[in-house]
Amino acid sequence: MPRFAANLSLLYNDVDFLDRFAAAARDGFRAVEFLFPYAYAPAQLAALLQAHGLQQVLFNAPPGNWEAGERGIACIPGREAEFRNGMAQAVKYALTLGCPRIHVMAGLVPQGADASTVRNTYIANVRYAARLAARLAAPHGIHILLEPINGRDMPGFFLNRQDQAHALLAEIAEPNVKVQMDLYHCQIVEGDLATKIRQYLPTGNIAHFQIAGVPERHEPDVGELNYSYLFQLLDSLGWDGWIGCEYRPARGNAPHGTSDGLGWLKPWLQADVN
Ligand SMILES: O=C(O)C(=O)[C@@H](O)CO
Ligand SMILES: [Mg+2]
Repeated sequence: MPRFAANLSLLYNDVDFLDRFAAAARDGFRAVEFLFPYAYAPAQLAALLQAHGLQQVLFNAPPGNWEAGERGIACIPGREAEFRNGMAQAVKYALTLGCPRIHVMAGLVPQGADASTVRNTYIANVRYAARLAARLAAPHGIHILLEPINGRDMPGFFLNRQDQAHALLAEIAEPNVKVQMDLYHCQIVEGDLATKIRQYLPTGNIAHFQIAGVPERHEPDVGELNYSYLFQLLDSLGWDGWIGCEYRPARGNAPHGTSDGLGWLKPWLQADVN
């Protein structure tokens, strides 16, 4: 049975970040994810999770200078020391938050960079991250996730396609590196979602899904995709992991805009309880 996590970076933007934990729990979520925790002390976030009975299921490693437009640094030659420091910080947060997954954003390919140098840099950095996470988080470990992202939202992003992610994963060859399959990005880049889920889920190399309506990135029941069909497919394939609700509510930041748009989730929360 798919289980749904609220993405607190995109949902509940009508309230301050620290108040979004309570809002998500009130709406029936039992898990949350968000992009970056680094503006807050890990213990403060851990206390909020505990107070509201929530699990942290995913967050991102430091992405470089986000405000300046950077979207990860894993593929950028010459930034290895910064990448390693960022990973040490991310693993520390993951341990305090009890979070079993860290998404390592690939980054934008630097203009004029040699393609094989960029690819090799990415592979070496992800391998480093995987080994660090395995060592510091033993015995349970932490999964390092790779997410293909569409080039319309992030022009120049290194990792766009599912087949590219799975080929890189095979080459990185670390057991705790997995794919984060965001169905919103996948639909925009390549489509044929059900076939791709059937192809990749049985490999055991997907450790997290994310969803949003396409093309507006609103609620999953807004747009061209039939998510009921896809959730039933995931269920029939035995997926009992998390699905991150990573969308921008159609009502924007209007008061209760996120909660009012959760009609699509009700049957699944109900099923989760039964
Ligand atoms: O954009 C997405 O999709 C994500 O999952 C983020 O982690 C990166 O912005
Ligand atoms: Mg995503």
